[in-house]
Amino acid sequence: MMLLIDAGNTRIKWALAADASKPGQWLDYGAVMHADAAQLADAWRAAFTTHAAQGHGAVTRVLAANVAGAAVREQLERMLAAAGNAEAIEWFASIPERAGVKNGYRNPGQLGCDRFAAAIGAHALAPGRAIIVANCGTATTIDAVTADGVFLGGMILPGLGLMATSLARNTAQLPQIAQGGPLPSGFADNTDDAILSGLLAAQAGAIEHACMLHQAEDCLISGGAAQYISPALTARVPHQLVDNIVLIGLHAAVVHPDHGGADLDRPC
Ligand SMILES: Nc1ncnc2c1ncn2[C@@H]1O[C@H](COP(=O)(O)OP(=O)(O)O)[C@@H](O)[C@H]1O
Ligand SMILES: CC(C)(COP(=O)(O)O)[C@@H](O)C(=O)NCCC(=O)O
Ligand SMILES: [K+]
Repeated sequence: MMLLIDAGNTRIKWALAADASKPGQWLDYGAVMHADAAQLADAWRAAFTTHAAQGHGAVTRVLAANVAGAAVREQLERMLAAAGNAEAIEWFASIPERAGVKNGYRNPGQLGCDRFAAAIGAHALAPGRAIIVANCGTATTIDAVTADGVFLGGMILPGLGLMATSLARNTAQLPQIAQGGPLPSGFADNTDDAILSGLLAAQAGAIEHACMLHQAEDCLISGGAAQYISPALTARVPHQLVDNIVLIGLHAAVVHPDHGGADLDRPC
């Protein structure tokens, strides 16, 4: 089995996959806020034990994309050891080329490794197509991948939660709004809805703008806030919600022909 980890600035997401599985086929999956990261040891121990007993063997590979800093990196190492696994974590990094995707950043190592993994995941799901991949987490990243697998670059915005908090923190009269609820009318008639309308227009508008600029054939939307943003996208941009594109990309990087062969089901 392999353990895949996506440590973002808000939550740590993980998936356990069988050795001969296709990207996105998980035996188990979980997510914790950073404050609850100590729960990972028990969750992982239980998952490893259950699936080993079902004939999937031990975890022999652990691949992690971490953009949340050194303390999180050390905590993940402690959690894995506490879960009874002695494998070293392989830290996924942004390099000039991996798994059929060329990294077009001027300095390839400066690209967030979660974004590089998401680009690999998007290209694996929709090879031969021009893609916009939006990862709506703490930040919203909106990245362009060409049909032949070149990560052109992208956009970084504050995520939906950060936008909401910055308005509430820096004004006297604006409240902290909840992210969910029904899609408000474009021109809202009350403060909460007007804020939500503005935030969703900013997020969805940026994604649509990127799709137009790139003449995208596919638009993949992932991340914790994707479920709130996707209803705000207009029909002009057909899009698909994908659960954790970063984990899919890590999985695709492991099973890509560079590393031994992949055979993917395209979702779109
Ligand atoms: N239960 C939740 N807890 C925290 N954030 C949530 C939750 N549900 C949705 N969100 C939204 O998802 C974002 C976090 O998404 P995630 O993809 O995990 O981010 P990151 O990869 O940056 O850690 C939050 O900023 C918030 O907008
Ligand atoms: C843009 C990000 C903060 C997104 O992180 P997330 O919202 O997923 O926690 C992360 O990818 C990052 O730190 N990137 C480095 C700078 C760059 O990609 O250009
Ligand atoms: K993100």
